[in-house]
Amino acid sequence: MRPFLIAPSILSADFARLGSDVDAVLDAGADVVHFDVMDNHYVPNLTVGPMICQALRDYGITADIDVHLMVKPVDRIIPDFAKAGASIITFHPEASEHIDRSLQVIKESGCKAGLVFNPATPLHYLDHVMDKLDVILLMSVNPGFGGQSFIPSTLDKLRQVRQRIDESGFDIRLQVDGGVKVDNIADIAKAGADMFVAGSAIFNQPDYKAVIDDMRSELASVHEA
Ligand SMILES: O=C(CO)[C@H](O)[C@H](O)COP(=O)(O)O
Ligand SMILES: [Fe+2]
Repeated sequence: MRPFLIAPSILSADFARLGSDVDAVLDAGADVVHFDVMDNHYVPNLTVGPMICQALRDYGITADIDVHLMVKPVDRIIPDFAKAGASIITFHPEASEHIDRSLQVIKESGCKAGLVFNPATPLHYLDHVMDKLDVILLMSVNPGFGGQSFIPSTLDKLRQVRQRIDESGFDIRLQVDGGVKVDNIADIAKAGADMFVAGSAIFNQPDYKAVIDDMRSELASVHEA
């Protein structure tokens, strides 16, 4: 049994006091810090880079930092994030010229590696790399912004990927990102996800613990993967 993991996305955190806000959400029961990197090129928004990841480590954050790269090109920034304390690095396959090489660069830098699929990105990118993946991330919104609505067709895509993971026998996390909330997290888990990114649903509420507790009670009704 793999425990369900809740990964708050710092995209909706208070950037003016990021360290204490991340501390607060971890104290409230979050498992992993989801760190959205946007380059105003692959996606139409601009966020944070390795310096901020390092600043969180220097501040004392010891939880896993899950770096979601929405950047093009991919490879040259990977070692910088690894040095800055990233634990997991995921990227969008269509943003990489050489997917296998990007995965290798991540592994060689000592991080776990994953591929991210936009709502309309086909799953064939999984065909020859299942043995190199620690995480598969399905976007349930188009990347670039927090606070969007969950795209329902993601549920069917999750079921397809869950089947591929189970048939492969590899130990791969199935992560979902975008529009995850208390009222849809159980259905998302039933479709096969075991790692849940939630930004606005957590950070836009005054009581992070109340939201995370509510998410966990919803998840308690679903068998873990
Ligand atoms: O990668 C992302 C957007 O590209 C974010 O992780 C995601 O949108 C989380 O925000 P929310 O939970 O508010 O939808
Ligand atoms: Fe993300």
